[in-house]
This record gives sequence, structure tokens and C-alpha cells, in this order.
Amino acid sequence: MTAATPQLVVHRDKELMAQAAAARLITRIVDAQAARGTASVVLTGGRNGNALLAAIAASPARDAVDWARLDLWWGDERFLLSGDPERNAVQARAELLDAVALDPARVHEMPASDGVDGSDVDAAAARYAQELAKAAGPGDRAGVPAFDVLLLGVGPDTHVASLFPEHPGVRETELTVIGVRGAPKPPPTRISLTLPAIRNAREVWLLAAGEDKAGAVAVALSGPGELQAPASGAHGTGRTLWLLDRAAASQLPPQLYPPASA
Ligand SMILES: O=C1O[C@H](COP(=O)(O)O)[C@@H](O)[C@H](O)[C@H]1O
Repeated sequence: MTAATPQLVVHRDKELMAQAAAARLITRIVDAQAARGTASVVLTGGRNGNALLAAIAASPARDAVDWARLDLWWGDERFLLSGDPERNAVQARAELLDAVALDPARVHEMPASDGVDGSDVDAAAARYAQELAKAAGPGDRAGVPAFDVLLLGVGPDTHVASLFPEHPGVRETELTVIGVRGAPKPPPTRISLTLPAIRNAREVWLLAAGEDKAGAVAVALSGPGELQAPASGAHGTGRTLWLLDRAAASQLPPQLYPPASA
């Protein structure tokens, strides 16, 4: 088994999945901070990512994290005005970030469409790529830091971050961050990490809960390839973890279903 081999954990329902993922993430951050003084996490938008943040906010164990020594990045963003409630960063702040003592200099939101680059999404993406490159160490591959954990919600069409099936972004091999136009899920204009950037994370955790994700999970784990199923191209250098609930795992072929959850 390699680091790219998906490890699956199936929870009873989406509430338990969010709580268990929250406990897992708190532990991972605390461990990284104990080992190196700091930790870095890439956040995802979407229902499962937001539920995880809400579960951390509700957990007494959140106080074990030194929030001021945590770097937060985003895997993608909807390219909208800075206060727009549909922005992933605005939702993350409402679910958790406003409730913990983060260092604002370590909260690396992706640019908004009223930022210094205005509505030029490519310039905004290039700016975020520069910010990542500045944070990358000499040993880091691909011009991005080796994030401790990179979270990805899996869309019902197998998209991750803002990399959609058969879209140009999923073919990107050079850039770490791209502007996305014509996304099939609104809003059409977005910013996204690319698969090469995602694959520099130590751990990639893919989150999927609910029946509407069952087809996507089964397809992505059955190996059609990342062009057709971007989620299947997301893996970490140390671990690739799929955190599911039973509904999202319900169409998995029996040989993929983890024995402990049968
Ligand atoms: O638009 C987005 O959708 C995906 C998946 O969201 P979900 O609600 O179907 O779980 C999310 O991962 C991404 O960050 C977001 O921009």
C-alpha cells in the first residue's frame, strides 16, 4: 500500500462523521504543533467541510489547539465580493474561525473579486500562488508548503476544490493555483489549487456524506482517472483518507468497503 492508496473510514451518519473528523483533525494539529511548533491546514468549502468546522467549534477539545500557531489556507474559493455569504472563507469564519484566537497573519484567504486584482481571476490566482511559494520551504516540492492536512469536500460530480470533471483545471501540471471560469456549479468563476499543489500535502482527507455523494464516491474509488473523476487524483505524500458516512459509501463495491464498517 502506498500513500496514494485511499484508506476508507465509514461512519454511521453525517453528524458522527463530522464529529469524528473534528476529533481527528484536532489531534493531528496538536501532534504537529508538539513536533514542530506550528501546523498547517487547508480548508475546504461545502457542506461537509463546514460541518467539520462546526463540530470543532462545539468540541471542548478545541482548546488543546494553539490556534495562534496554525496556518490556514484554502483549497478553493468562489470568486465573489469579500463579504459575500457564498464565499468559502466567509462560511468558515461563521462556523469556527471567528470563535478561536487565530493569528490574522496566518489566515491565508484566497482573494475576493473586490481585492487588489479586481475581477481579474487569473491575477488573483497568481497572487495566491506567490503567497504559497513564499511560505514554502526549500525542501517543499511544487512551490507550496507541505501542508499537514488538506481537506477536500467531494462534489456529487466527483469534483474536488474547484477542479471539475473534464475541465481544463484538472489537466494543469505546472501552476499551483488557477483561475476557473465556467464552473458547472455556481458561481462560475472560482480560484482553485491544482492537483500538483494538492499532492504536496502530507495528508489529504476527502469528505463525503449523504446519498447524493454515493455515486461520486463509487466512481472516484473505482479508478476512471482524474480527468473524469478529479477526486481520484487527490492524494497526499503520507496518507490519503476518505471519511464517509454509510449513505455516501452505499454504492461502493463490496471489495472496497472497509471490513470494520461492514
Ligand atoms: O462549491 C464547492 O463545492 C464543493 C463540494 O461541496 P458540497 O456542499 O457538495 O460538499 C466544495 O468542496 C468546494 O470547496 C466548494 O467550493
